[in-house]
Amino acid sequence: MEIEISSSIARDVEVGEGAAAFLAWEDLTALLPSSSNGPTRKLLNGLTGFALPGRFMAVMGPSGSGKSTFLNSLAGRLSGNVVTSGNVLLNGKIKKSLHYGIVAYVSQEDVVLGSLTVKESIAYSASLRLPSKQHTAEIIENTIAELGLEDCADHLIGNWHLRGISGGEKKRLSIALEIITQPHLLFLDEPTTGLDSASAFFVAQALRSIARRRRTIITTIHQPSTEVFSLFDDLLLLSSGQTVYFGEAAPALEFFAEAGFPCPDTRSPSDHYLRCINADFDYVNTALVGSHRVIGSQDMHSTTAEIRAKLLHKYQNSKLAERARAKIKQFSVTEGLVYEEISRGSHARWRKQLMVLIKRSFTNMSRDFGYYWLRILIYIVVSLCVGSVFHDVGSGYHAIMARGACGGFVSGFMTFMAIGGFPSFIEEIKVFNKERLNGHYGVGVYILSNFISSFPFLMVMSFSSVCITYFMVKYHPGFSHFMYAFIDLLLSISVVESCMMVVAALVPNFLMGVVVGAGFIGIMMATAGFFRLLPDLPLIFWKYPISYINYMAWGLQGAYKNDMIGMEFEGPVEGQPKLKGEYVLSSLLGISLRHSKWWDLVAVAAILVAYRLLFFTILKLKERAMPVFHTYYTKRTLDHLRRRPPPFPSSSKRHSLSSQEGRNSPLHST
Ligand SMILES: Nc1ncnc2c1ncn2[C@@H]1O[C@H](COP(=O)(O)OP(=O)(O)OP(=O)(O)O)[C@@H](O)[C@H]1O
Repeated sequence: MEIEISSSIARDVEVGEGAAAFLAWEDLTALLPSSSNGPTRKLLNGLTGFALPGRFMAVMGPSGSGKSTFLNSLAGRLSGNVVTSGNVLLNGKIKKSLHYGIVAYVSQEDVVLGSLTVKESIAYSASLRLPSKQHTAEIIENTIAELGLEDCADHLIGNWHLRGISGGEKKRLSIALEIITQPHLLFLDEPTTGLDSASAFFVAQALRSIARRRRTIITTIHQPSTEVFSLFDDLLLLSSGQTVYFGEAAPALEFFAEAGFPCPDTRSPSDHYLRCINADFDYVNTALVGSHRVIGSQDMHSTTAEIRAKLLHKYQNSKLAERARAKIKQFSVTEGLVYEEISRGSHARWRKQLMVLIKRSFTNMSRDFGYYWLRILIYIVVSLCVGSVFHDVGSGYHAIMARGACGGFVSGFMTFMAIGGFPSFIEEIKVFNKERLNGHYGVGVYILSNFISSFPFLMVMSFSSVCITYFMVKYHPGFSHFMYAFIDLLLSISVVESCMMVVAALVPNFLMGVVVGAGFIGIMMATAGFFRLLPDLPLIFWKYPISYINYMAWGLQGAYKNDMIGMEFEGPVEGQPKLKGEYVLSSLLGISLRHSKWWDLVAVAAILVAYRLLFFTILKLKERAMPVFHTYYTKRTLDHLRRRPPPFPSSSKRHSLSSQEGRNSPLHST
């Protein structure tokens, strides 16, 4: 007996009220080309299927079978080394990719700001994306209740130095943050991993009820309990990247029985399906039989490879596979199915988003002790030390070098300490990347909010340092000189902060960030004019252009001028005429007096703006240029593979791989 696609699915396809997401994938293939001339791995092999609004689909398979790869290739989130082919159709239209707000995606890793409470996180997320305040409070309460987060609503989430909510609660929070806008298309990568069976059921039930509101939900899942499995409407069973079964979840039992692998009464269906296709169970069975713990069971007569081959053959020749193709054709020709405006992530205005992001970021910075408070404390301690070492430095001949050294230390080391905020930068960038991909807000809004919210902390940091050092060392007296020193340090620290954000956007992890950031600031120190005078720097490269784009060189020149112009120092021999500050600057410290100290300050401010613009450009380039590079890489790889024996591809007769384009996404075929 062949299993028919139920009339409920057929009805769903035809109903076209309101926006809804009809998603289909056709001959979806993902390849992992070898870096040498080795064999290319097929992570996904010609998958075809569809997901409908109102239905909850599970993607199951043994570990490494390609579940996450499948979800990521639908969402356009595969890493750059994977090449994809085939089509993804949303409401009958081929889509290059489904990122930036078209699909809400809950990843395996929970990326949240640990210093906020559960309720605050949900509330900020709602304010960022919902258009008006109306009903927002109600939506927040409902979402908390829907995912059973009432008990931990006021608990801090926790981060690298703060113990917070449990892993299961964090996972439910990650889901809550995405379902708050009721997205039309929701992907979840193993949302029940780490949850106990009751919590897993709770989460699956919540997702099912969301699906019932004409939402299309696809989730990968490892080993669902019988209760959780019963909640799925549809099932895609993968083995080594191939479809073993695709259809309604309940009739899969019949499919397996017809193929000669009925589910034993003592075993749950989901467990049975996975055992049939998981090669690791060959070893488990052999080990159990070897240790006389079991005598052998019905399905142990065949190896997993044999079972898998039979199931693949049965599915490929089944009406289920035929119907899947027929349905996809139906989607592309059915009038009324084309809804261009599926979920677009956020519906809030950018001004509102900016205010919410500033507030959220400020709250995070003020609660996370490691973000700024720890650094402020260290700045105060170091400033007291500097103040004591250079205490009342005076205006003797030897004070010239002492003043120079003190200025060099403040401009160099004090700004260097900005690197201490790196763990928090990395955490924030991760949150930005996740939210950006899900379309919560734009790059510009994020950069502006980050700068505004961090500025008060940088002011406190600079002000406290300058207050201590200025009066202990007894720099050039006068309010305007004091203010100059404060603004100079503030701008210099802001530049290093921005530089660290640039590094955080470029490197994949904390360790690399610290190493790259420290190396960069080290180079800036070496060419700032303290360790080697500016006129003595090798002209090519170090002087032009490095010393001119070095914030520290401008900052130090300004600081020296601020301190020394107008001062007089003792000469090297007693009784000699006094040395003017201007002479000391130009002759001993190699500082050009052709421009005033205020131009030095302007140069530091310009470098600060340039770094923020660079940060913006990098984030934008990652979004815009990466797809272009990936298109080129995909075309080149596929051309190369086609020219190499054995002939490629084999999965689809109807589609050519030469026409692929776009980032990590299944692309148009000709
Ligand atoms: N970017 C990549 N580079 C190299 N290998 C990859 C990449 N992406 C996926 N793979 C490989 O593809 C296979 C399938 O991975 P995938 O994460 O999709 O499996 P999965 O079924 O989700 O596994 P699990 O249930 O353990 O998470 C694995 O062997 C994995 O190592």
